[in-house]
Amino acid sequence: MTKPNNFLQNLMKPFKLNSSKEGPEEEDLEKIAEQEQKQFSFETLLSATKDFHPTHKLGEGGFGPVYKGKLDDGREIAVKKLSHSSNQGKKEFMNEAKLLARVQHRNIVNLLGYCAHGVEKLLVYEYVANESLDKLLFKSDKRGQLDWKTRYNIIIGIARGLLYLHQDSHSCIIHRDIKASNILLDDKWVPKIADFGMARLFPEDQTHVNTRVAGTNGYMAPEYVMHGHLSVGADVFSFGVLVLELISGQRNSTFSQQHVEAQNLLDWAYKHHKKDRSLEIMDPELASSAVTEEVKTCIHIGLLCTQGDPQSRPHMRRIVVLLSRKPSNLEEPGRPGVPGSRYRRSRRPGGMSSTAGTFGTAGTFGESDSRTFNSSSNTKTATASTSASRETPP
Ligand SMILES: Nc1ncnc2c1ncn2[C@@H]1O[C@H](COP(=O)(O)OP(=O)(O)OP(=O)(O)O)[C@@H](O)[C@H]1O
Repeated sequence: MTKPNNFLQNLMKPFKLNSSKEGPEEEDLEKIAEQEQKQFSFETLLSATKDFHPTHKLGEGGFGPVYKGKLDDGREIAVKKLSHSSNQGKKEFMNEAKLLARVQHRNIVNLLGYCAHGVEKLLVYEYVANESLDKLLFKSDKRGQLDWKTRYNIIIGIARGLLYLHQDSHSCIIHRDIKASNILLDDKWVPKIADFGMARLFPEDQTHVNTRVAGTNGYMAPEYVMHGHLSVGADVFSFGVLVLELISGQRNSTFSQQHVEAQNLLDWAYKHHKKDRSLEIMDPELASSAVTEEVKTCIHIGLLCTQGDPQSRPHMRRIVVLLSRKPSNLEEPGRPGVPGSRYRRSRRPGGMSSTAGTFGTAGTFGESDSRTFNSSSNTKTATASTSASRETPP
């Protein structure tokens, strides 16, 4: 992949902090394509997708429709076509184009190139054969395809992809929307982190920035939801939610368990862990394939990642290490944080706080705020100050 220096330098500019206005000057897709030397002609994409035939449509996201295609050299591709109607979509589209241009990793979806043709703007990705994780994990007739070994490898793969984004790529990138529907699985079940529309370059010398809140209910860290306080810890929190979802087969945002004293998946897992009965949260589909020590460790890691106190959450490097060898003496997790909840630093030894993680505390958003925890599974959360579904990208 060629990455001319001036282009990279341009990209290295950190995003504007706490700004509701447009971020760094919007680059034109044509310019990016030229600089990256990864241009696709519109004719090539027309031919690959049979004129964007409806039977080639894979789905529709925030930017617009996505089509499956096949290039003349036999490569299968997914083509994201920016819908003309959404200005917000355009910004995220450009954000994705810019950020994905700078990353290359086995666990991050590979952007093959760009196409700008009049008003048409398109991004071309490697085709990832096994769809997004949510379509398997949360469908009872499909969940069985994901045995424990597969789920464990998915957890490790996502952790490695996030470590790369946070620490090992050109500069720190916070994804901000880690969730099951943004994890694509290839034909060998290798997970690929996708959807960089909301991702942010993170200034090197800072531990956190304040920004407007955007993300998906059920996955967002409480300090981010309540105060717009964004750090790598926000991605770690979302990763922890995803780990617990992979183990339980339950969606956090629509969690419901009859006869249990827990209001959400994190709380449920935490209570079971405290009683040394964490295996009871395991998806019954895993009964025959589970390696119980690994499952317990992953639940423990999921709980460490979802602690209300962001300072207590591990960094991705440590998580990758913990996942790669049998850890001994893992510290006890503090109470999980829940979007919409308040967190407090523990004053008690052992990381327990009696007031932490109370679900449903309205916090700074007031009573009229509709972002209840059990709202629809894939709802993008409103910003603190407006009802826009996603933040203005840089
Ligand atoms: N590289 C790819 N390979 C295979 N399928 C893909 C690829 N990229 C996207 N898709 C599929 O296309 C559909 C739309 O994806 P897209 O990322 O645009 O939106 P989304 O993640 O579903 O929604 P949102 O944008 O609201 O988060 C999804 O069903 C996804 O599985």
